[in-house]
Amino acid sequence: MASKQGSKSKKSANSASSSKQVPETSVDRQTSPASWSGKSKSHQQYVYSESATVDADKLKENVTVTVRFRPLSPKEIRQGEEVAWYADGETVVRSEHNPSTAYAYDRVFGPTTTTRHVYDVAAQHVINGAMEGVNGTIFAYGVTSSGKTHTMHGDQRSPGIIPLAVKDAFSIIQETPSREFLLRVSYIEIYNEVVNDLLNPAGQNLRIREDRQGIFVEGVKEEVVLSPAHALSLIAAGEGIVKLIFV
Ligand SMILES: Nc1ncnc2c1ncn2[C@@H]1O[C@H](COP(=O)(O)OP(=O)(O)OP(=O)(O)O)[C@@H](O)[C@H]1O
Repeated sequence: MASKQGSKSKKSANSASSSKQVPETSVDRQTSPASWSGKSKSHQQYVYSESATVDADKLKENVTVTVRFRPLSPKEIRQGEEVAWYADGETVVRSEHNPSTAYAYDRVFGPTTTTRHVYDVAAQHVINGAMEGVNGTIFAYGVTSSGKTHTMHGDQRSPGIIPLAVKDAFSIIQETPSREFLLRVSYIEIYNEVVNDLLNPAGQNLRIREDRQGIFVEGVKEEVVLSPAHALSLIAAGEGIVKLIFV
């Protein structure tokens, strides 16, 4: 989900911080999760957040990269799959095959972490910033089945980052009666480098343009939203269009 408000400019996605390989000696071994080990393919996905906020105490960087591991599914366990990388403490991902190979990120979450916790640590500050007029972006990436949808959308039992963010945005509006807010939602997909509008079935193959105010998708539908339920119903409607596109 991307939020874009205010006048400060957004940093380019190309400036995303990448992982740093950490020498063996730099890792505090006492923080290693004892119960998580194994070998196999990737069950990790990355939550990338970007905010133009400069809050040195809270965020050392405007762009942060967070890794979230999901647990092995029952099917994977039945098939004898094992985990190849694990969360070693709060910032390091380490290879099970070769323990001297490790990478450091801004934050690493193991498979028992809740989405709520991921949101609180890795995303909430971007929402707070956006409501103060600072541009911000949160997105998840990872291989298929790594847990992007689970993290961003979630379900009734465990809401994802999108519903948590929408709820927080409206809470902030309610708590700030002295200011007037206008919230607009648009929902697009980029598939094979083609931009489609998920709130408007006719909005296919849209162009991305740039002017002095920033980058925008030409002709994209933007809906003014008045409540969390309204915003989430638009997202749900957009999901229906995704299914139509792929059927
Ligand atoms: N943290 C988690 N805890 C428990 N189950 C999870 C977690 N993350 C993902 N899953 C489960 O793993 C499966 C794959 O996750 P999900 O569909 O979110 O992956 P994805 O990255 O969106 O995949 P795709 O790119 O193919 O759409 C789902 O059944 C989901 O419920």
